[in-house]
Parts: sequence; structure tokens; C-alpha cells
Amino acid sequence: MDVLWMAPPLLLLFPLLMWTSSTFVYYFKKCFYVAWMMVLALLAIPLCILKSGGRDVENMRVIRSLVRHVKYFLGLRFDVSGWEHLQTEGPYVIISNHQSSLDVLGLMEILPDRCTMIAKKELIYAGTVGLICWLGGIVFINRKKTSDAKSVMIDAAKTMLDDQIRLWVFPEGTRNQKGDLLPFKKGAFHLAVQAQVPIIPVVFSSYSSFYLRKQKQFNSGTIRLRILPKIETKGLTCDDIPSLSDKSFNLMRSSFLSISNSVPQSNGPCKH
Ligand SMILES: CCCCCCCCCCCCCCC(=O)SCCNC(=O)CCNC(=O)[C@H](O)C(C)(C)COP(=O)(O)OP(=O)(O)OC[C@H]1O[C@@H](n2cnc3c(N)ncnc32)[C@H](O)[C@@H]1OP(=O)(O)O
Ligand SMILES: CCCCCCCC/C=C\CCCCCCCC(=O)OC[C@@H](O)COP(=O)(O)O
Repeated sequence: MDVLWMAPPLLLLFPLLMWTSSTFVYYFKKCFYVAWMMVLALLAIPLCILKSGGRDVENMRVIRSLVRHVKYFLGLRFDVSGWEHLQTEGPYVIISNHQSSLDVLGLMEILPDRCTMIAKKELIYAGTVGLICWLGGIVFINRKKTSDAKSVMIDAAKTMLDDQIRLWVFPEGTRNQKGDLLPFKKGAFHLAVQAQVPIIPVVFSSYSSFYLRKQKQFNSGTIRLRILPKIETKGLTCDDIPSLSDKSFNLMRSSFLSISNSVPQSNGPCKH
């Protein structure tokens, strides 16, 4: 009888406790992720310098093996299909959708040998992570200066062929969690056409079932990763870039919607 008076306040406290704990879990996981990646990068720096003596795409092997366990701490799993499409000889361009910095975990899950990324130049200032990105041969671009970004990517097309390197590009150009893909920027397609190498599209399913930035939710979840068949660019020219971009966009969008079981929040297909 004595304890019955506690029921109403406890009932009121329950949602507050639930809210606080899920917000706490969100911030805890996010801080842990950033801090742990910083520590891993600190470990990776001497290993990469010993392995390659400096900036080299081969350092991505070290980075990949150090990052692959991080998913377990965050309660994330990957369900990958289409591995056979990565069994392509020589250089190619991988394009994927970009929802969050958590994409790095999926990227490292399937990263082929001799593959590095195109990233915004601000990333180089991210402490140990910035330095490890540089050591891993990441190509930094200035998104605010198209002419600079273009010339860096034109050089990258030449380096891909000279050094037999694969490049991973996020053609949306920014992170996006709107439940649909953003219209694609053109850089990745120019890169592939200039180097005359295939494009391999990779699609991450929506994170919205376990990770919601605005609502401060970060639960456990499984991310579906679909590696799609390569798209050849041999014989294509600059004039084919719009149709190549449209074709890639449409393939990736329908795969994204089918593996995400989500209804897009935009008003129909994105326009280019
Ligand atoms: C141990 C711990 C370790 C932790 C390690 C973690 C490592 C992981 C790192 C993961 C990195 C992830 C980083 C992700 C990012 O940073 S995403 C942001 C950066 N990436 C991009 O922006 C790529 C996509 N953007 C583009 O491709 C753009 O096209 C760009 C080149 C940047 C130009 O931008 P913008 O002007 O806004 O775009 P447009 O597409 O409209 O292009 C304008 C006109 O230029 C023509 N164009 C574009 N590129 C080229 C080119 N290479 N050659 C010739 N012409 C080009 C394009 O066609 C447009 O002209 P038209 O309108 O067609 O006439
Ligand atoms: C000045 C930059 C400071 C960034 C500090 C970030 C510190 C990150 C440390 C650990 C996180 C793990 C690896 C993260 C790699 C993240 C790459 C990333 O996701 O970059 C965002 C970029 O694609 C698009 O940026 P915007 O969405 O346009 O914005």
C-alpha cells in the first residue's frame, strides 16, 4: 500500500528516463566513434610510415584492417551482396550514396585493394584522422572552387592509370539523410570517362531505421550494402556524361529504395 503512491510519479518519470537514456546513448556512441577513430588513426600513422615510408594507397590495407572491428562496438552489422562485381581487374571508379560519417565503416568493409577516396579538403584538418587520410592517398578537393576541384580530378584520372589505382567517389557531394538520393554531381563521371575505366555503383540502405541525427537516436542495426554490376565507359566521351550520370543515378536510386523499404520524403524523382 505504502509504495502505491509512487506509481504516478514513476509513470511520469518513465518516458523522461527513456528519452534521456536514448539521447545519452546517441551522444555516447557518436563521441566514442570519433574518439576511437582518432585513436585508431594514431596507431595507424606509425604503421603506415613503417610500411610505405609516407603517402601511399597501399596504406589503405592497414587502415581497412584497423577499422573493420568498429562496427561491433556500435551494434552495426553489414549484409553485403554483389561481391563478384568487385572482381574486376585494374582501375575503376566506385560511386556510392553518402548518409553519414558512419559510411566509412561500410566502405572499409568492402574496400578493394589499391582503392582510395576523393574527399573534401576540410577533412585533412581532422587531427590524426586527417593525417591518416593523407597517408592513405586520399585525394582532397576544394568543393567551393569548381576549377580547382576539376583540375585535381583531371590529375587523378591520369594517376589512376599510371599507378593502377581505384577511386571511391560520393557523387552526391555531401551527406544526405533525406530518404532519397541527391542529384549527382558530375566529377565521378568525368573521372571515369577521362580514364576510360568502368564505374562500380555501391548502395548503402537507409540508416533511418537505427540512426536519426535530428531525433538523437542511434540504435543497433543492419546495413544492406549492394555492389551493382559495373558500367563500362570505354568509347564514351564528354557528351555522354549526362546520360552516364542519369543511368547510374536511376540504377542506384531504385536499388536504394528497394533495400531501404522507405518511402522517399521528396516530391518524386530528383531532377538533374
Ligand atoms: C584508422 C582510422 C581511419 C579513419 C580513416 C577514414 C578514411 C575515410 C575517408 C572517407 C572519405 C569520405 C569523404 C567524403 C566526402 O568528402 S564527400 C565530399 C567531397 N566529394 C565530392 O564532392 C565528390 C563529388 N563532387 C563532384 O564530383 C563535383 O562535380 C565537383 C568536382 C566537386 C565540382 O563541383 P560542382 O561545381 O558543385 O559540381 P558540378 O558537378 O555541377 O560541376 C560543375 C561543372 O564542372 C564539370 N566538371 C565536373 N568535374 C569535372 C571534371 N573532372 N572534368 C571536367 N569537367 C568537370 C561538370 O560537368 C559541370 O559542367 P556542366 O554543367 O556539365 O557544363
Ligand atoms: C574541419 C573538419 C573537421 C572534421 C572532424 C571530423 C573528425 C572525424 C573523426 C572521426 C570520424 C571517422 C572518420 C570520418 C570520415 C568522415 C568523412 C565524412 O563523412 O566527411 C563528410 C563529407 O563527406 C561531406 O561533408 P558535408 O556533409 O558536406 O559536411
